[in-house]
Amino acid sequence: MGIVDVRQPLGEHQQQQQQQHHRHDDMQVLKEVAPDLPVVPGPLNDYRQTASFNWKQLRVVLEDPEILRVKMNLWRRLDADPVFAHPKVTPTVEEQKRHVSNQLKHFVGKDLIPQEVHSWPYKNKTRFMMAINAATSSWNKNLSVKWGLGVSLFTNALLSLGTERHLPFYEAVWENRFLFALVMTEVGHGSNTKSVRTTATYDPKTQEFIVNTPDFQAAKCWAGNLGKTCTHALLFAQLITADDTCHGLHAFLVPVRHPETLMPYPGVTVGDLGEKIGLNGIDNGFVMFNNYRIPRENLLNRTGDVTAEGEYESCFQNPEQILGAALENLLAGRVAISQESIHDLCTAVTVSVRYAAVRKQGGPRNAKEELSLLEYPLHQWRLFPYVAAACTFKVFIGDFTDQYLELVEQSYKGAEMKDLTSTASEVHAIVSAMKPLITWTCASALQESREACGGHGYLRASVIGSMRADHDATVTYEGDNNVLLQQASNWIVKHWNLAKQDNTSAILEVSPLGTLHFLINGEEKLKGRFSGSNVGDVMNVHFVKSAYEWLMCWLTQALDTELQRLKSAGLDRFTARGRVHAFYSKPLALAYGENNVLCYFWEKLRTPGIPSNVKHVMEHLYLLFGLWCIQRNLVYFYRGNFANGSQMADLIQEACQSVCHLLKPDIVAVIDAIAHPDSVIKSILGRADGKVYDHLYDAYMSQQGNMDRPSWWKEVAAKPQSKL
Ligand SMILES: Cc1cc2nc3c(=O)[nH]c(=O)nc-3n(C[C@H](O)[C@H](O)[C@H](O)COP(=O)(O)OP(=O)(O)OC[C@H]3O[C@@H](n4cnc5c(N)ncnc54)[C@H](O)[C@@H]3O)c2cc1C
Repeated sequence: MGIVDVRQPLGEHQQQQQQQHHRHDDMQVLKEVAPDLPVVPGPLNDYRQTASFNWKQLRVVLEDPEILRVKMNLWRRLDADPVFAHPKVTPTVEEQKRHVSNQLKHFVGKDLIPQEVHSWPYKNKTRFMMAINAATSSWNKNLSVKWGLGVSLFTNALLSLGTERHLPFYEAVWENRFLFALVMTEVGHGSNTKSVRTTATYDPKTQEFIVNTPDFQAAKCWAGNLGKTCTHALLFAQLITADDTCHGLHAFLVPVRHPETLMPYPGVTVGDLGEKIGLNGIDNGFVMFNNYRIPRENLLNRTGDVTAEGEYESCFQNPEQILGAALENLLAGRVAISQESIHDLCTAVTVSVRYAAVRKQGGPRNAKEELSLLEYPLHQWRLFPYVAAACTFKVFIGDFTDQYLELVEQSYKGAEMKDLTSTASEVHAIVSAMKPLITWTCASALQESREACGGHGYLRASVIGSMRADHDATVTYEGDNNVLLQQASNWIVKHWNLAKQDNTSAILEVSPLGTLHFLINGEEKLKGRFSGSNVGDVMNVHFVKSAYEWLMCWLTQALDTELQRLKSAGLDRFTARGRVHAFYSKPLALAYGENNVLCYFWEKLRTPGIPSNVKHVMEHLYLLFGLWCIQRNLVYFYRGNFANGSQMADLIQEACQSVCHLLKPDIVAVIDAIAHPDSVIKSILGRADGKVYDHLYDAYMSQQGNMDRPSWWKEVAAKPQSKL
């Protein structure tokens, strides 16, 4: 066990919030979650000296110290264990899979997740698991994906979709005997899950389901762990009863390989998809079933069951629990992916900003010294908005996750359905906008950071390249980003009529979490016009807040108007929706995601007890993220007549540069507040000591064989000249 016990239960959120006010000054807490950084003379240290606030205090405002504690302790334990060490050169694909599979075995068996966690209340348990997952993902994304699919997400799904009879599977997974794959996608169907074609037909004579893959397009594919290592599939298939009635998609526990030999069972054709463009430690696979029989009890039967005689029964006596199950399954994975992506975003900017502080390049004629890249306004504009995004996302995901888990817990406890239904729809919309916003922002931050580190950023040892490749899949799996955005915008636009009717109480009712409150007095808000005349008029948090409210109303109204126009022109609902996606729905859903981030951060800023200098830098981060988003959405402010002429665009541009300039003395300390430890980041360019050139030297010199003459030198060397 490390210095801090990861196993200590997490406190109730309210208690934590109260305590959090005092955490900024609690030296013991700060020591645990924000250990001192090395003091090494040099540019990075110089920039640290210019900070106007204590980075440790910012760290515990941006993230719950309880969660930080769990992560820090896990990282210490992984760092101390050679099994989790990172290879120095990229192993073969096969070796990567072997390495990660061994790590997983060790991870599950290592008591990192203590027994008692399983008996904690849902919310505490899931917060803990999510913290472990995000921390593991920063250590090795392959490991966290493998663990998530095979163990933690699976067991969560099992608890919410299954019943007591499935508990032995739960135990077997935690005891390292079974490993699962979550098997939904087929060769011919991904986003449109309702149309998957694998069948599970009930046979009352033998009381079994017969699982069948009708043709290659119905072969299951892409599932992680399926390729080489899983023993079981959590399979989604169309349930058919003996009278040939199809009851829709249901989940089944399907044995795939013998746990002791890993040989597939007869009737199962299973294999690996081969090399991918990232995440090669995961064995993504395909599977086809040929009239393969499984026991009736392997149906996860919380929401629907089949009697021994073959009658289908729906279990809708308990709607709250069904709601909880549905929410849990659809959304927990997307919340976890967003948390992991924010971790990656933090690492991307940690590397590029620390490097920019140390790296000197060019400068004015006759200057004694070259300038750090950090001094260039272009470099600031390229990187600082991503730092602001990382900080605002961190606050948003922490507070939103708590609300989400609270909702699921309430639904399990059987709380009032009416309120929960509205909250469930709202949570679904929030997540459908949040995952695309966060994963795409992280993807572009990784690219920008790679470029901002120049040629050295292209070195494997910079780590940005492998992160970029491994992160890439997050925009596709657990719901393709573009498809998810359609779901968010559909939910928003259907409430525009409430704004038109000025029906505040109905808006409050459909949006218990407040993300549609911009609709209150929506039509009135749309009459707003830009009246700023100097940079101070846009460089304030109130401007950002009200500009975003106007933007949200305009985008919602514009989508509604366009949909009505297309419908009046005779288009059916499906076709009309398809037409509006590119220019109306997508910008609306993304702006909704941004607005939610701004609103949650705004609330955090109002939390009593935040030290004033910490609050001050947080206001700058809020401003920068908000202005950055406004700048990207400027076209809508002009289309909707909020602004005319060049004034608004000019002032926003000036404000963006000014906030970057204001943030410059603080930026290295902001990075310190969100940076993971060096052992987690593993980048020679982003270490806390700022000794970039020393680490580069070591990297050049320690690369095995890099100064040896190649064994194939004779093939390419000039042939000896004849002396004649
Ligand atoms: C690394 C990785 C791991 C994965 N792990 C798993 C796993 O463990 N289990 C599992 O079951 N699956 C897994 N998947 C599969 C993943 O869930 C699917 O790839 C994803 O759901 C998208 O489906 P698809 O690939 O069929 O794309 P499609 O649905 O065919 O989409 C292709 C493109 O068309 C667009 N598109 C689709 N529908 C529409 C529409 N209605 N309107 C407009 N545009 C549309 C999408 O935006 C996308 O860009 C994994 C995928 C990857 C890459």
